[in-house]
Amino acid sequence: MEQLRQLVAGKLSVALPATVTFHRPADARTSPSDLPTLDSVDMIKTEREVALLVSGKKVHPVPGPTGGIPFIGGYSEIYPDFMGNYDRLLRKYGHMVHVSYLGKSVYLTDDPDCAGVVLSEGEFYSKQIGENHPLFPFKMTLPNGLFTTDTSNPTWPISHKFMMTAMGVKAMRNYVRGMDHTAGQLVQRFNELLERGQTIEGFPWALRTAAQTIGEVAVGIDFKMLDSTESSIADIFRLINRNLEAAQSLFRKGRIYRAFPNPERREQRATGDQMVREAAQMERILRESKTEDMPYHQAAVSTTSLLDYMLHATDEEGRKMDVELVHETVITFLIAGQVTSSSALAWLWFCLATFPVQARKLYASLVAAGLTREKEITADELSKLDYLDWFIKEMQRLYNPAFQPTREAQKDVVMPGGFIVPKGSQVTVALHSVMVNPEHWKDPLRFDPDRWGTEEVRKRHKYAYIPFAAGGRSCIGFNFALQELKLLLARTVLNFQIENTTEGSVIYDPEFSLYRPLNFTMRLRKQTDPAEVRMDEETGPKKEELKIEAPTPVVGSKSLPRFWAVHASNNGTCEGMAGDAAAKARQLGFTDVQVVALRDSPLAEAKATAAVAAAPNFFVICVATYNGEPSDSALAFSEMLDAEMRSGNEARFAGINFCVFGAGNTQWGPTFQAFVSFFPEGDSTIS
Ligand code: HEM
Ligand SMILES: Cc1cc2nc3c(=O)[nH]c(=O)nc-3n(C[C@H](O)[C@H](O)[C@H](O)COP(=O)(O)O)c2cc1C
Repeated sequence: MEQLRQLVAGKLSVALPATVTFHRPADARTSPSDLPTLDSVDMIKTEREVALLVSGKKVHPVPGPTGGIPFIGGYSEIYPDFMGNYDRLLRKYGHMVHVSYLGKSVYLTDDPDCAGVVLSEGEFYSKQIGENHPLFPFKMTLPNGLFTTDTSNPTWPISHKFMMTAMGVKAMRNYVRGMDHTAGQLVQRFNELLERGQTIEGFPWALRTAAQTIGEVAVGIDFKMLDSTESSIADIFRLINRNLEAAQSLFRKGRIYRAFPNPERREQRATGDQMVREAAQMERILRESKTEDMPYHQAAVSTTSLLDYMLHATDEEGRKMDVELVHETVITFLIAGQVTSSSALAWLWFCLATFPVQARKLYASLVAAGLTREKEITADELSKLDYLDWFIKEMQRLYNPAFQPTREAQKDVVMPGGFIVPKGSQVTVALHSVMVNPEHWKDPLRFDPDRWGTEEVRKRHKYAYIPFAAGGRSCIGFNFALQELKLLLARTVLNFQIENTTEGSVIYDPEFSLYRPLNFTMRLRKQTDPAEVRMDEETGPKKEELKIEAPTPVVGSKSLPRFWAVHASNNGTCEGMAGDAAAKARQLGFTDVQVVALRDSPLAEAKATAAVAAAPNFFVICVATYNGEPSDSALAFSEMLDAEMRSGNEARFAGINFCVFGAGNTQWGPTFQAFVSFFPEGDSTIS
């Protein structure tokens, strides 16, 4: 049977042969689960026709939302809240979803089996960065970069081979001391800020720290970004960030926009060229160094930086990396090492603030292992700290910076679940959705580092936890990232407790290709004395404390106004409309959204109206008409409006931006939606 399955799967392009089952056919109305199974070759031989199912299902196209505005299509199904929308779509349609928008076609999955297939480079899928791939604009800057190039580009295996060795565990141990030095500098700066009682902007500080670390490791330069609380980001990292933002904007705006001259493309070219010039300059300086050429395994543990390694490592045939390839690879590492780790560090601080009980347990575990504020931390010590490892794992499961590795289908392929994915499709593994998939994670939204010590999690599906992706194009820097994050987290916890001082909810940045907390601010307190810490039952989180779900940051732009969805309903239709409008507003990036009845809204009372009018605001008012009159619930409001109009007081609504949606019934011809016209027109819109 195994052989037959392999053979059939091979012929029909079924990705996982084990998902194929054989059945006696019946008529089309019979549900797949009622088809009799043929589970031996002998049974199959006696049949004239055999039905095949994949994962117990008939093969079928990938479902997804249809309709929407022509051409724009499902844009608002995805943007701007990628994270929330990926989750929502996958829970609604099943484990694969297809969305089309702006001429793009996107397939998403949250299923570990599908993720395993998509991320395995080979017959079915490969990293080919075509125009619809999220990395396409980045590839315009770095066509041969290890991260941004196609697997089929002949330069990829070369840089991959060299850099895999340079990023191995052994090689990373060389960098522990430097990383701990950076962590020490960060602690000094944080102490200064603590003494001044200043709040700290999480992400910018995480960015400086990650940039400082990767700068030293990648090019051996101390960029002095943590020398004082006033030091700023070095120019090369500014360039990188400008370049990335331009690329991200180009991706969002789509192919047609990119085809015309546009400011982002100009910015991208200018910053890209400048980055290459800077890399070339660093390369020329290092070329003069005393390092001899040597075999790459040896070079990985004895060169002074990744750039030094690239210039002096030779492979089995004595070949070295090409100089242009070295430039692109250095930039790739400066980018990849900074953007991801900085977001991860900011989320770690966020987790310390959000989960104080788990933070306390982490501190106790470090003290119990003999770590102190003064003593250097060694690679050996780091590798033995379970709770530290689990804390980071839990952060990555819930808040992983990378969220959408994407691969191209190399042929039509039948996926686990019976979904057919056509050749050329771009399939995105929605990493967050995989890692909170309730079929694979118990209480998926709870932040519970201890789950990593359980048998259940140890025996999890191989692809249920994939923060660094998987397969041939997975993260080459994960040893580096984990070592760096462990050091920085340990140093933070040994020295400080963190309090979240963000105003309102923490929002993530919808404009960027990584998940990062834009507005997270924090205040530090000195950590308690190690002598007061006990590592016992008391220290760990109690059951009820674990019940708190990890907050889901909302997408957001602080620049959008406060949104009010107002209803004046008798029988619930308008209340429903207001609820829908509010949900859409959240999906579109409004972070401050209120749903309220018209009679309780700030519009009903003069002082309250003036107070909301003073700040940016937008009201969507959903009202119904009954017999040409206000609904009962709008009566008082309507009388107030009449009174204000009679006294010439329209100005009371100055500064209020609103639109009115009338619910009504055309059978009431002459008074159809009549109540809408009760609203003053002024400068505002009535629709
Ligand atoms: C928490 C931190 C990090 C996360 C979550 C992360 C995640 C990932 C993911 C998901 C990919 C696959 C991307 C794709 O399929 O399109 C990737 C690739 C890569 N990462 Fe990381 N990464 C992290 C840190 C780093 C660091 C610190 C470095 C370098 C020092 C690095 C270097 C790279 C490179 C070079 C690739 C491309 C490898 C290839 O395509 O062959 N990453 N990373
Ligand atoms: C008794 C009655 C009178 C109505 N009069 C009107 C009317 O004059 N004009 C109109 O456009 N719709 C009229 N409608 C339709 C309602 O406005 C419509 O059903 C609306 O969706 C109700 O909203 P609600 O459920 O939020 O109260 C009337 C409905 C009823 C039951």
